[in-house]
Amino acid sequence: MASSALISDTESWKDLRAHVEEINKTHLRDLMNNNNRCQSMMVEFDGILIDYSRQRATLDTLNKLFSLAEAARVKEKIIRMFNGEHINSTENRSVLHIALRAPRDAVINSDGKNVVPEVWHVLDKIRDFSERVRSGAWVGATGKTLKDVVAVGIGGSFLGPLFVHTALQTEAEASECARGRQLRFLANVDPIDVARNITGLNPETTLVVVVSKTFTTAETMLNARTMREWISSVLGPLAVAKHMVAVSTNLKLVEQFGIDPNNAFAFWDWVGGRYSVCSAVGVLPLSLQYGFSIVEKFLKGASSVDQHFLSAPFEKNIPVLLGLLSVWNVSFLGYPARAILPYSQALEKLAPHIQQVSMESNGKGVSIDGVPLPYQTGEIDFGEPGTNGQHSFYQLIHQGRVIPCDFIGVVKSQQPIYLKDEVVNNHDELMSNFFAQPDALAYGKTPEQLQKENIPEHLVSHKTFSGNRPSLSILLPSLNAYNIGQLLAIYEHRVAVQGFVWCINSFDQWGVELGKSLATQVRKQLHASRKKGESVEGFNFSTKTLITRYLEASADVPSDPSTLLPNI
Ligand SMILES: O=P(O)(O)OC[C@H]1O[C@](O)(CO)[C@@H](O)[C@@H]1O
Repeated sequence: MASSALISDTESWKDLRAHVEEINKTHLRDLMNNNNRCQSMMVEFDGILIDYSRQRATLDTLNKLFSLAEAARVKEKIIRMFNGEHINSTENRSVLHIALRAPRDAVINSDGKNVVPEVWHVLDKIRDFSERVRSGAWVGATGKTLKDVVAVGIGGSFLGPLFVHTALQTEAEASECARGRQLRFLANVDPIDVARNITGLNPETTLVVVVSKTFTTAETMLNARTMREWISSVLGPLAVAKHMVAVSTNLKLVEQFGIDPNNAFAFWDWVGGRYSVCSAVGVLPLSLQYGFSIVEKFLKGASSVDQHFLSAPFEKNIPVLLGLLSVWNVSFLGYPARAILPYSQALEKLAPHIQQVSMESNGKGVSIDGVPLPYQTGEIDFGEPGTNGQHSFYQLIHQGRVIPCDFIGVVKSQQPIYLKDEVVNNHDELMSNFFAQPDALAYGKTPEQLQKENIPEHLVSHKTFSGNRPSLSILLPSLNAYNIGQLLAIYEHRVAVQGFVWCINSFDQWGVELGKSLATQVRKQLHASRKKGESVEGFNFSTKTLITRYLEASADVPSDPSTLLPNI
């Protein structure tokens, strides 16, 4: 395919379009009868088992998807990514989050320079700093150990670290290492988030980590100034040096903010925000909480999947298979959404993280060459842990809209409970649902079955399940730091594969800019109205009315600085 031609014009794309008719003739309950098909739709790597037999696909579909991958030059694009080529062309950058978790002796070049030594330089610095803080060798301004950490950041500088932290919190080894310590995340510029995060903390024993790739993000910088104020109002301005550190690519702005550059942890423009959890963005706060050796296991898990992604043939390549199946669901079967359903409470922040990774990466309207696309890209990601979700939105998934689901289960619970009088243990109960739901979606329940059960006639249609609803199952052996790293990398690369096939740039995010610049205009107006009494001008009727109402109705809100700190 020539670089400017559209993937939707290729024979492979057209072939898949035509193939939909074929697939529409078959119900999943019939496809599931073919054991050979099901057997070949299972793939295993490094302890992870993926079962995609409940996708509305045959082996023929898979072959056609591999042809599409060839037409889109997916293999070539993966290699270019690993080779550090500037595949993020609109920002003229490499995309090298894989280098963040590469072994010390790996060689990964960006712009002719091996970046791995720099990565390990920062990792060593984090190891050293986090050990000093945890051991009490680094103390706060009043000589007390810093046992609590507030990480201030938003988007990619927040969601990935929050996901990993939430997943590790109840893991036996990690929780032991975190004993007596707290890690909190301040993301929203909403003052309620400030109040919630500093309530119960003492500045004397708190370390604030400001995390921002650009160090210009309005929300993060305001929250950082608020935290600086919180520390200096109690401990004096000199205390900031002991209580605030930073993670950024913009070390100049870190220094201007008043954080000692020696206490700044760098990363690089070739790390996209939403792909940055393996950089100091995640590694620093997580090492402060759990110790570096736990975080190193997380990096190793991700690295193992990186190697698999680079080298496994597509038929056995988990991120490639999952990415191609997502393209099939979105672009050919016409399903715009995907539900991420971990049967593990520890994975409760997986869906919010993948939402950003996937939707900020692949929600695009033009090809990487800037050509408007005649097909939709990206998907609407959402999710909740099971079984909670079952009592919430599963009704729609079973009888309403068709939403391909990712079911994620874990063989060994982080926190097993065995009650002596119960038939199954608590984790078995959870997993019974994990195994049952995909079949309920795939098979459904026919009117004939209901009639045999003597269901009253007037309820038959209500109790009928059409089935034929696709899902895939991901079974992890356990949920430790290593497996969490594997899971992260599977999703990151799957999103990249989708973007490679759709021929978009999955690594820029121009779509977030417009709202930000309009907010700047509003911010200026609020300031001018409040300070100088200027009337609201330069907005449409609707926005002007809303802003005016806001200003009038909030005129009596106190502006005494003492009221800015928590009141709960
Ligand atoms: O780390 P920064 O520069 O503060 O940016 C935070 C987030 O803002 C975005 O640029 C847009 O929302 C994300 O891509 C990024 O992760």
